[in-house]
Amino acid sequence: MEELKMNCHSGSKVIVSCYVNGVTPLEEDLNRLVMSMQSTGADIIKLVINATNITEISRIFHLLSHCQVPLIAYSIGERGLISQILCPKFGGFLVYGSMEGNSVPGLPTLENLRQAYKVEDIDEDTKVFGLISKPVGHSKGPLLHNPTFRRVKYNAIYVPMFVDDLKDFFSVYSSPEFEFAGFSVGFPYKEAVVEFCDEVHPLAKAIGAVNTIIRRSSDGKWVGYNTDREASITAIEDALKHRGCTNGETSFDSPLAGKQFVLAGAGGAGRALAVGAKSRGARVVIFDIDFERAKTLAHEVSGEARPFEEVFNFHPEKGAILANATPLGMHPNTDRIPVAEVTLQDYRLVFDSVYTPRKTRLLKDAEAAGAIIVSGVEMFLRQAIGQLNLFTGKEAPEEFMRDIILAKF
Ligand SMILES: O=C1C[C@@](O)(C(=O)O)C[C@@H](O)[C@@H]1O
Repeated sequence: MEELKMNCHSGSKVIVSCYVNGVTPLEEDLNRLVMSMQSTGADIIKLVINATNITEISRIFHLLSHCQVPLIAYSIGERGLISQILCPKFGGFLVYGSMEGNSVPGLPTLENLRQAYKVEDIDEDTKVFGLISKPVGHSKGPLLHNPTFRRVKYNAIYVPMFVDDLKDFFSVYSSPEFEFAGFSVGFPYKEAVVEFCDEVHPLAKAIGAVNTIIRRSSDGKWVGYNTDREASITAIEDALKHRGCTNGETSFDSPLAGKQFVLAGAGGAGRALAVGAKSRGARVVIFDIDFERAKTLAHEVSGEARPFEEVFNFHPEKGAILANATPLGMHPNTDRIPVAEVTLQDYRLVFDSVYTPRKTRLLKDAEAAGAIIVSGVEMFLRQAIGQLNLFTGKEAPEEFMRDIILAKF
């Protein structure tokens, strides 16, 4: 850092700039650093860090909202993205965006900041929602939730949050100082996050997984919900009904009733599918690389657990349903499938909870084998509709959201 003498007669402003490479200083040290930068007499302070944990960004938010001098402060990198997007909420002086096609490593493009996040519209009243996940960059949530907030005239923003440790995250960001209003919860945290909720809706409790959290405005408590169960099961049911697969005359019966439902993956998404399938009267068979985990879930849904090695030559009953709830096949490892290709011809319908790409290799192979296929995009859309209702308390514009999905995915 250099001492700067300002020329009071020139119109030029002076910025003092500091890049902290390595561990982000603790709050007091960071304050001291900013004070020493301030003492240079520069007009504007620019501080850049390289956060190794999203919790370090709380110090940037704190500085932005308390600094008396115009301050530019952000972190580069995936864990730092929220500092760049949310800077206007906390009073930052400038938002940086890099040039499309010539981007600066660790900085979002200006186009992305404007198109997906409309940073120019963010103000101190903007409510902040985020997706807690690891990885998080693949999510299409921001492309869907942000335009929908604008559509229903709700002053809110939805940002990707790359979280390494849930306990650290909640211990820092539960503070009312940051005013976070709620979260989506993605892989691999849907089960673990339950213990960080102050209350859990009975449906989510029965599933043992939460994918939506709201801060209740009356008392500031975190309340957990699950919108995955109905999203995935209704997507499968609707596809079956659409192809004329009903269960006799009774329209109340789910087309899943009595069917064998083969599930790969007993994590958070798998739990929603297993509990949902069971609620519709299906008989659930579960595979997971962690056999104990498969057994626990099978026990809860009165189903059957099988060792993962068997999945590759497991032949289901005729007309069975296959659901993939593992991340296998997700971008960038798109060539992977969770079962043996030759067994796909036995399934009536194959569902994949992976939604990037829209048509995974599993779905392509299943379609070629003659099965009805249901993309994870359908589940993604439906769970997001449920979330939007909870986030805003308004009715989600379903057609509008579906159009975005059709246009952008
Ligand atoms: O499974 C998913 C997908 C998701 O994690 C995402 O990638 O945006 C968001 C979650 O709410 C949802 O349950």
